Amino acid sequence: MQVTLLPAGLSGNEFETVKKNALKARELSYSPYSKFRVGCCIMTGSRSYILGANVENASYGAGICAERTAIVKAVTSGYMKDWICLAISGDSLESCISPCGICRQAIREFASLQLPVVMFNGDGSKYIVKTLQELLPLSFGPEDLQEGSDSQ
Ligand SMILES: O=c1ccn([C@H]2C[C@H](O)[C@@H](CO)O2)c(=O)[nH]1
Ligand SMILES: [Zn+2]
Repeated sequence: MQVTLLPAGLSGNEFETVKKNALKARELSYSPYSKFRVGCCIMTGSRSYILGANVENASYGAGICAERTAIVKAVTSGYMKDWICLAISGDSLESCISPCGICRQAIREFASLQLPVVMFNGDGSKYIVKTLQELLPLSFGPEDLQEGSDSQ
């Protein structure tokens, strides 16, 4: 059997599953204030697909992004440090959504700098793939708290 690798180093089936779940996850969004739905899907080494969506609050600052919802779900479900890919989708058909700075740092805690982050438009017809390293250069992570560390 021939397995063709698509961007993000995934097989065709995996890429389609990640896309479907990132788009589907938007249905879980609670976003009455911004009316801006975002969905996230983390694919783990054991091929679990962890979904998250943005959850807002009447006290606006208490809202949480889709990415961090998925991250917290993954970590508290025992999936840490074995993420293969993280994908997000908004509703815009024109542009591919990109993770905010706080979420980039939150991903940094649990993922390799080589993690592919796939950013979809609203119907999955467009996407951009960047590594976490590209999205968050010269980053600060857990290793930097170790004395004498010199990793980047
Ligand atoms: O990458 C992003 C960008 C924004 N949002 C959410 C936060 C807020 O609920 C709404 C508008 O910013 O979208 C995400 O979940 N992920
Ligand atoms: Zn965010």
